[in-house]
Amino acid sequence: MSAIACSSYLDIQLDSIQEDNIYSQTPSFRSSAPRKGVKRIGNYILGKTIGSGTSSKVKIGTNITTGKKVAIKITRPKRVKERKEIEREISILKLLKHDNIIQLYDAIYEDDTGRICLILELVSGGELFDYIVARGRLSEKEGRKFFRQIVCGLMYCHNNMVCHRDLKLENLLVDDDGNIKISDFGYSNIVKPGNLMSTFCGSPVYAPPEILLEKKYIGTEVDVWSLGIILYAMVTGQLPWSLTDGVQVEGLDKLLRGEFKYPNNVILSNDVKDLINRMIVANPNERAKLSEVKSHPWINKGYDLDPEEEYTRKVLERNDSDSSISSGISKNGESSEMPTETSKSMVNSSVLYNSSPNIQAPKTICMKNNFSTSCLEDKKALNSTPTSPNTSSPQYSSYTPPLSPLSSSQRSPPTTPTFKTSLFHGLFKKKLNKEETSSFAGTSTPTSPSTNPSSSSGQSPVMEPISVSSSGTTSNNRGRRFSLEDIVKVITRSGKSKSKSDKLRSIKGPFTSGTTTTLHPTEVIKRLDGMLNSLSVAFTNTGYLFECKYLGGSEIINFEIEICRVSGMEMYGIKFRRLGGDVWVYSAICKQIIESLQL
Ligand SMILES: Nc1ncnc2c1ncn2[C@@H]1O[C@H](COP(=O)(O)OP(=O)(O)OP(=O)(O)O)[C@@H](O)[C@H]1O
Repeated sequence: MSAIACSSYLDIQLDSIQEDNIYSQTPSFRSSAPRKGVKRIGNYILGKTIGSGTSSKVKIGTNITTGKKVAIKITRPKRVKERKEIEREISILKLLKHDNIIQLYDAIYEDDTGRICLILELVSGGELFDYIVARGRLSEKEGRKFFRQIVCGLMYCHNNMVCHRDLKLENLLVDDDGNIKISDFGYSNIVKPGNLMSTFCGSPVYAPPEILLEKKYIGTEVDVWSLGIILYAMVTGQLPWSLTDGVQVEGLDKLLRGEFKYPNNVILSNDVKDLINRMIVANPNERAKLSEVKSHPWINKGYDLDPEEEYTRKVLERNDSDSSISSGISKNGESSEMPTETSKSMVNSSVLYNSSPNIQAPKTICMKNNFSTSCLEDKKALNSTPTSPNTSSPQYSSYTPPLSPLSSSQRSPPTTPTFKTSLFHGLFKKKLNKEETSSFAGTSTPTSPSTNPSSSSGQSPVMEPISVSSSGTTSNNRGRRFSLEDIVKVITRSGKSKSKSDKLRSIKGPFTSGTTTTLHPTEVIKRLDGMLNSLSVAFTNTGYLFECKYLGGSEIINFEIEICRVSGMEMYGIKFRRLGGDVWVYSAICKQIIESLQL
């Protein structure tokens, strides 16, 4: 593993944990006078709009110093839920470094406007959706090239316990070199061992039955279903199901049974149909895993290596030939706008989960509300044709062409409350509830990754467990002790901090979902109290402030934890501040505290 690559990864980890680094604030923007009429965000001049989603506008940005062009995704979250969504997107994107995943350079939070802006790698080739529409459909060869890249990016996410949950042609961007970039991680989430998700999200025509039926799911299997729809769309130029009035899936009963047909005016190989049939399977337990997909004969036809192996080789070759790879994000949170290289360990390992304390399973549902039906006008024109069950030996020959070709009007809308409501009006709900109760009994959970931060990368510090007795004597399991002097220093250290502790301060942040809570501060204090003891951190607590000292490493780490009110919101946050000591050790302690607090 390249040390440089690894350290850049750690920069990001550290960046996501240090108190003021989640967003770059915009003082430079406010202090330097922008030219009249020129709109700016941070160090970027805003250009034309290149895309928009339900909750965002994406514009071209030009760095005023370097002239480099970026994409700026601008959102103005009004509700806590929306804010958390965007925060989660930032947290997850910050940790992902892969050629087939959109690169986040920076995130800018504007206090005054409430805007949160993601500074992203600019992908100028547009959406895969438009690429296919322009060509009618893709040949299997071209489809394979794209599909391998999508699988490769997605495997990287899944290996790192991230599921996307909103994969669709509109969220797959094509760069100038014809490479895929998976984008829009607004619905993504961390797969936690033993934790099933129940969030209703994604777009109805790409969403599997378990989502539409509001069943519990692990996460990764949802992406595989969507992959099946994507592959189907690439090689047929159609979608297996469509929306009638913008919210109802036509032939919903068939979708829920995983029944679909292939257009008989498109000649497809048995291999591609076999692969699609393995992915679009109603029962998530029977659906192909991504490992099966990447090894399927169709995906590997004409290639020596499977997509993941090929990517690993590419990265290793690149690392070998370029020993001067620089970090993409500096320690102070400033972006160099250069995507960092993916190290070997990042290609296949599960490091992300182990070392991403700021990312937590959502406690709120993930659903976008500003649903626009404008893109769904001509759904009624779609044909309805007989279908055949998606069994292990499907009968394709009798199928009639199912749907009208993909057209710009068939962009998929996000899943919405309206859709959800209409979905369950009618007979389906009752009929399907019966199946619902039993089909998840055998759901398997992914192997638990180690939660020890030291295992997340070769450079994370090892925290030595120390115990603090109620009498004040402190020892680790190797007999190490805090001196009385250490304890006294902690207690008497900072007179100026005292004023902070007196009252619950209102702080604007930044916070992440892992450091905010609706729990009452007294409960948070109670939890911190127990936890710091168990993590062997010596501390003194006055009011809402904990002054802490950790002596587990080779040097002492002094830091503060303050419980505060999140400005403008009905919730509380915990704020960390490093006062002294090694930054990596400090980072590891904070990760462990956040993880154990389970806010
Ligand atoms: N990095 C980028 N480079 C170029 N275009 C982009 C980039 N990111 C987003 N876009 C364009 O902007 C559109 C909206 O972006 P995105 O999907 O991230 O927004 P959203 O609000 O999360 O959308 P959705 O309604 O799908 O949830 C994309 O479909 C794409 O066309």
